[in-house]
Amino acid sequence: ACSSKYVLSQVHPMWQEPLAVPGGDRQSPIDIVVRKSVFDPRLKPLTPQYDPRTCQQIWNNGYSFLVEYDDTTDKSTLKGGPLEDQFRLCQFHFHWGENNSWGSEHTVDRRLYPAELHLVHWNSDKYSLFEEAVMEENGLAVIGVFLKIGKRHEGLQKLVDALPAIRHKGSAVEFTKFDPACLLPKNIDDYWTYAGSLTTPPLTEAVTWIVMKQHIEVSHDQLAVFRSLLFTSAEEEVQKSMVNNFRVQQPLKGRTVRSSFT
Ligand SMILES: COc1ccc(CNS(=O)(=O)c2ccc(S(N)(=O)=O)s2)cc1
Ligand SMILES: [Zn+2]
Repeated sequence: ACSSKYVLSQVHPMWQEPLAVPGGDRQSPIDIVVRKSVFDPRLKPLTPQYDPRTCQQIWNNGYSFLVEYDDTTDKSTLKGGPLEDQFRLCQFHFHWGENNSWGSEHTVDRRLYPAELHLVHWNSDKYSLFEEAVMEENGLAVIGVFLKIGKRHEGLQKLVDALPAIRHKGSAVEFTKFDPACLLPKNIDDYWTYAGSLTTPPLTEAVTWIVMKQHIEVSHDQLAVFRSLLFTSAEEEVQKSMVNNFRVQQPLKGRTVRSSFT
């Protein structure tokens, strides 16, 4: 899978913002200014095709919790939208706040959401491993979906029920037959897309971001379980709640955000 090898141990705690990334002119996240986004009629509908049988495990990497997929074959893929190539799903994870007032990484006209889902894919037409793709400018495609507090999300509950088993950094449990498509909004044809980066170290400028216009709803209690996770491993004396695991917004530096809708 894509991220287990990407141990972030060599980096300092993510939230002490690293100094500007050398030559960083396409960093993420950003504020999406709707009236400055440019409609691009050439943008096609996104065609995610996920096979729940490729779901393998859920684990706490000390920054978020990740649901990892077997990305050794083209069984769970993403094509279309702004993408020229075929991308393989390797994992999804979330970012959230300590309360429901903030937590998302991207914002829309400065509007913050309580959480944001990221589905991470890598370009399997051009590269043979995630670790290669993560260093290339067309290497990754991440779908961002905003979460809002509202009715309970039935599909999310299986994931919420697994969280107590991975409270500490480094813990993992088997997690199978989960279809990530259930976490996508009804309408996936309306999105913004721009050239950006990973929002955590190594912050590489390898990501085509695809941010959904339509959010999904989760219940207050479901999101509260996210906050019961810990940044710290079982051995550490001081336990720290896993909250506010989002990066601060980055300068647009002249980039254009395109929209698939008018
Ligand atoms: C939330 O903290 C995380 C989440 C996931 C990882 C796994 N490593 S990774 O290389 O797949 C990614 C790093 C950052 C990514 S983002 N937020 O731009 O989609 S994906 C590490 C830290
Ligand atoms: Zn993320």
